[in-house]
Amino acid sequence: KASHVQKKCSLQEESLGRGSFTRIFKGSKTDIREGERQNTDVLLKVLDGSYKNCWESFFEAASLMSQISHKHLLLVYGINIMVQEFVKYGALDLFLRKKQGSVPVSWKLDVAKQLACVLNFLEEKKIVHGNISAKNLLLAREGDSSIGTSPFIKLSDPGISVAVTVALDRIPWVAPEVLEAPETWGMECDKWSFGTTLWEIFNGGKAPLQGLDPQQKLMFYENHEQLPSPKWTELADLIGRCMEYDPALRPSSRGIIRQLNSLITSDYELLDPGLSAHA
Ligand SMILES: N#Cc1ccc(Nc2nc(N)cc(-n3ccc(CO)n3)n2)cc1
Repeated sequence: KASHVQKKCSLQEESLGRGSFTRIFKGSKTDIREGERQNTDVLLKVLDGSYKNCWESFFEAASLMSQISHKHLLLVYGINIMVQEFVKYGALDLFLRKKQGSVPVSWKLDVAKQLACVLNFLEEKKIVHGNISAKNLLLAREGDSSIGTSPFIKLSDPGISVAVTVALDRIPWVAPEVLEAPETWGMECDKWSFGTTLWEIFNGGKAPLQGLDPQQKLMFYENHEQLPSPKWTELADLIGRCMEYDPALRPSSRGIIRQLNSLITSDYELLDPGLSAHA
């Protein structure tokens, strides 16, 4: 029997910030099941008025995500104004910048592994996310090694599809081939973005190519340049393989998981004790 559930979202006044085309607010939804009231924190993403014209790709992204479920995929409750589960610690890039490099390597590898797992899930479903980045990774659990809890991330919605966004401001997250011919891009573009996100995770959440103007970012791709390599060579290799300009040379998500596992089991402490601080 379909339980009669009445949903009501109350909206907190101040907005929490902005996505690229959206304003985000914290709210709460009240479900009434069999007369029993149940409150859940939610995050509301409202499409900016000026971007009303791309509402269909906004809804397309949201409805796609509301059709599949995975523990590391963000729950989207509704797509009229995109009501999302409120994720306690917010976007990963801001969290890492706040933590100023005091995050252990094991924590970063754990988060990278979770992202690789959800990437594998999407690959098996033949779904291209198209917007993998540290700001779209939400931290549901902070993780504290002193009490033995590990971090837990949720990959956010793709947001406005790549075709609509001014792809230049998505360099170096958007794969080069997507700039060339948006209609041809496939699964491999998420591998490229995984590499960029891995770079962000090991660089304190700093935005790559920060300060470059769109023209200079375009030249970065024209000249087939790479992001500055981290000191840890095995990590640099993995980032480099994901950020291959030829999509066919990028590893599969299973290949990424295998390589991450070998990083996790390698004795990066013994290699270079200082490594675990700034890798
Ligand atoms: N201080 C603080 C703080 C801010 C937000 C959250 N929670 C949250 N939950 C979501 N479902 C989505 C998001 N987003 C944040 C940026 C975007 C753009 O995509 N989404 N933040 C938690 C703490």
